[in-house]
Amino acid sequence: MKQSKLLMPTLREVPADAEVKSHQLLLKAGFIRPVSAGTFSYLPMAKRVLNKIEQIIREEMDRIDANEMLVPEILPAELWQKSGRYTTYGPNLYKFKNRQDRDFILGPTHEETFTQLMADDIKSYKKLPLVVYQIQPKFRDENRPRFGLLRTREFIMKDAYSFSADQAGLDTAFRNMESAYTNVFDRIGLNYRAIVGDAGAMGGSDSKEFSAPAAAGEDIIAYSDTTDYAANLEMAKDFYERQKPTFSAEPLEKIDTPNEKTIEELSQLLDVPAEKLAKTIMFMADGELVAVVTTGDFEVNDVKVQNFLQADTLELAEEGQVKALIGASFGSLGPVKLPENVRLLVDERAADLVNFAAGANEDGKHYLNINWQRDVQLTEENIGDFRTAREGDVAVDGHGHLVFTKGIEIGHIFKLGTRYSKAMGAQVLDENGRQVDMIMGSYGIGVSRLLSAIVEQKADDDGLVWPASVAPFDVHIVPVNTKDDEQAGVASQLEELLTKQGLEVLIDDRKERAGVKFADADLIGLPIRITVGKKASEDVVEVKVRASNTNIEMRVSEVVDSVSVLLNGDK
Ligand SMILES: O=C(C[C@@H]1CCCCN1)Cn1cnc2cc(Cl)c(F)cc2c1=O
Ligand SMILES: [Mg+2]
Repeated sequence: MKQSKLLMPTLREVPADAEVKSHQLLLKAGFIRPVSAGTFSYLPMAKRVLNKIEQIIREEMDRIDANEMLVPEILPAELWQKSGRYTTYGPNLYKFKNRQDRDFILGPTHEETFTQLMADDIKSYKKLPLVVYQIQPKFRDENRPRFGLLRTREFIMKDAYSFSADQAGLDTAFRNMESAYTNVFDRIGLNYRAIVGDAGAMGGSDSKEFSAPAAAGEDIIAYSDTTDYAANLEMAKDFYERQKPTFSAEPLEKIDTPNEKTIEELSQLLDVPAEKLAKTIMFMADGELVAVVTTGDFEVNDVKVQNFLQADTLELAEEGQVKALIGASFGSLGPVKLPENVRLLVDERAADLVNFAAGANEDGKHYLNINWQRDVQLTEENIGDFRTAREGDVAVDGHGHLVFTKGIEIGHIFKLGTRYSKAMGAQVLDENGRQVDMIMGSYGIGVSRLLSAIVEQKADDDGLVWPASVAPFDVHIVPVNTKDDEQAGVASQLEELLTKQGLEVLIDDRKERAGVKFADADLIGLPIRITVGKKASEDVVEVKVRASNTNIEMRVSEVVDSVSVLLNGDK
């Protein structure tokens, strides 16, 4: 391809609102352009990378007998009313009316769509297991789209769904999908970890996320420094064994604490360490007030609370709500004398506190020497892990300590079970002639997000660096002086030879100064650059491997073989 014919509007400067490297470089190199907050055009060079990524995904999906198909992006509200998600997903769900005033949504994901299809057409276990997938734009009206392609309101996802007649079929589909994902990410050349993920509102059991370590990642990943335990911080667990402390119960005492609101202030006043104090945080879970108690040295983990409650919505309670329902403000809350209708959840570390202090649910008052059972009824089903693990804690498997790193979620796979097949009526007759709900899994890869993840991990100070497996072109030929016929001759001869080898070649035929050509070549980051300069008269050109920034001079006759070797090493 001649660069003079290519739409690739490079920029000298980068817009100030681009905060992360991938956003800056994809804009600067003319790969993407914003259309509205959170929506982007993929210009030809980005589209070429997307095509390569999608091709790798297709090959790996086909390898595990997944069927590619494509469902509509506009969906009738009825589909999502059947699953109940039409109301539970709030403002992120794009809703609109058509010309007959009928309610529709823009699909953010498609469990309902595919399950309804199976419910309509698959009636016997003999037709299962089935795995279907698509590569399609998804729509989520994110409150704060940012970081370029990392968090957008429209993005390209590969979403797959598996349907089985029994649990074993789901386990197999999940295992196959996990191995297909490792092939995809290995072939792309990303480094990543499979980690424990939040199955959350998907109503399933376990889920795995694939996280690509990167400074721009929005997720915090906690992993053990000695074992292969790794989890999204939303799910990460530190090690704790319940104690059965022997103690003498001190009498409950109420004290004035006019100025003590925070754990630190209370710890100072009582000269008691934070881990011996109780922290009480109030939530609204599906409209009900819930009090969660942890020891003062931990934060409450809202994802763990929401999963424990299997609540559709969970948010921090407003102080006004708490004042109205409990009669006290933040900083004076505690587990003693909570109103009957407030659910109490106690973290296991807090459940082992004895003679501990907490707010008295009266402004400016705290209790000392609280003991469970005497002062507050506490049963095992109210006790769980509701805390956010901390860096340095012993990992849940009792070995190693937790280390934190930022990660980009590039994939997420779920064992869903029957939540959607029940809702949509997707049953099959099993071998005993009984109607059974299909058992489902759903599996996503953030295809457009992968563009940014690759840039975040591979780019350098000079610009983008594309792995050969997904590069927009394989080879960049840069004739230094286009007025020099000899150089132009060697350049087009090389283009012809390399193209005959099946390589994709971009030739910089622009009438630009050498410096501009070299800077642009470094910026767009094709894996191999061949500079055709003065030495062309001696039949010598310079080959640059972009990833390692190494330059090799060689004879024109050697180029084709060595370039193929250099590229295949990377593919
Ligand atoms: O998408 C998933 C689960 C899997 C991921 C793999 C591929 C199939 N879906 C989770 N999720 C995330 N954000 C959402 C946002 C909105 Cl607005 C929504 F309505 C639904 C969802 C939603 O369901
Ligand atoms: Mg996810």
